[in-house]
Amino acid sequence: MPPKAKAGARAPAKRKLAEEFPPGEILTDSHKKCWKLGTPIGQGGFGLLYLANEETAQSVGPEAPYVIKVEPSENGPLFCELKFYQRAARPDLIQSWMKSHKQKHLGVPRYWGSGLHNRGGKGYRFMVMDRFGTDLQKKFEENGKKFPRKVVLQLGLHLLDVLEYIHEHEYVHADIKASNLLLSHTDPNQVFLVDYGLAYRYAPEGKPKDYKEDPKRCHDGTIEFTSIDAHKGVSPARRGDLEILGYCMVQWLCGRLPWEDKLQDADYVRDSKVKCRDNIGEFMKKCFPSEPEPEEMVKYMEEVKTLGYSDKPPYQKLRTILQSALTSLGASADNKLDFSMTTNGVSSPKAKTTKRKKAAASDEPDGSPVKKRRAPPKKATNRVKKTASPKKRLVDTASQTSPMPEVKKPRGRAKKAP
Ligand SMILES: Nc1ncnc2c1ncn2[C@@H]1O[C@H](COP(=O)(O)OP(=O)(O)OP(=O)(O)O)[C@@H](O)[C@H]1O
Repeated sequence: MPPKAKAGARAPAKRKLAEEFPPGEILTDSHKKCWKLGTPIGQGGFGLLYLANEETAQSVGPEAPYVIKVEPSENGPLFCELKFYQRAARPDLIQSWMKSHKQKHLGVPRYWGSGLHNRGGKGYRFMVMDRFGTDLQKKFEENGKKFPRKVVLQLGLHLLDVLEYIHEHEYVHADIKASNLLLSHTDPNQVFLVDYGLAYRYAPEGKPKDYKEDPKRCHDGTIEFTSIDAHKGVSPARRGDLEILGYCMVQWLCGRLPWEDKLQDADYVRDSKVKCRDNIGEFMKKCFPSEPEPEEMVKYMEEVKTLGYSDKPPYQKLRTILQSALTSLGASADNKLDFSMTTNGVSSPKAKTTKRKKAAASDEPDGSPVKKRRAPPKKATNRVKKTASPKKRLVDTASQTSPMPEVKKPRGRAKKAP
């Protein structure tokens, strides 16, 4: 079955882009708290992100601690994401989880409020969240498309914590990838998983959904990393998040997944993943042809392979696999995140920033992963439609040195409207 929206497909955006608000605009959230907008720092598929702060007489400066995402109220993606944040990302929930799990850091962005705003007779939905810095896709590319093994293991451990947290709060993320991992704005050793636009409530009221293939929903997510379940049109489940994390870790270690030569052919990507799952040894040989394959990746993938659709993943066992490898490198998850490839005695050339063949060349001018997005369920139904959603960044917020962020034009292609 061909994919519903091929990676290369272009379609006119039917949803509206948010109008840009001038700095100083005051937004009042549903709890009557007032927020002041600063300059825009990023653009998503249909929304703009602004620096923001609680309302004071002062203008919002470049060090603002919050970001507000604004979309025309009739658009769906922010609504879906907002639901996740309201249910699972309240600061008190995150805090009490960290306390009970004795965690110093948990990479789930905190939700600070939301509301509707009217300007010029038009309605907008907005959400206030923590402000972050640079994304790891940028670091990956700067690094010659590899991360040191130590960093991969550290990221894996941090992400297992994040995934356990969101899974225990009834959600799966379904789109884990370096471009959705942002460093803290203030602490370069903390990483956060963002973009819950594809997050799915797999277990409303704690009851996981049944396995059901739907050919109309095949290949949701970002093609190179998405799970075999998603390729088959099955609603995302916990095992899929762990599988996606596995592909990410392998790509960060070896630089390129075996199916990256043909990303525009979603069925080929699916079949390649199935073959690799059936023979993890072969998968590793393809990824690491001239170096010893990292044993922990084999163990991790073997463990994930045994998971049934509704199974609760053995987070601790998976942590132990990554942790032992990290210990053998003389490191721990809490060490600094040192992305330079010289740290493990391996040096790498500067990134060649080669554009991805075919799919990316025609489709993603910046070479960022190609994403198909699930639109919000329509009213009572749980239907999903997809739009391809490239990553668009106006400003790299972490590397800003100028007093105010410079606004870059959004990159990428139009999304396919639902
Ligand atoms: N809290 C944040 N702080 C700083 N930058 C952010 C924050 N959230 C997102 N960004 C950056 O802003 C840009 C747009 O983010 P958004 O999550 O809307 O992106 P997207 O995934 O490209 O879009 P969409 O989810 O609509 O498909 C991205 O470059 C992202 O890295």
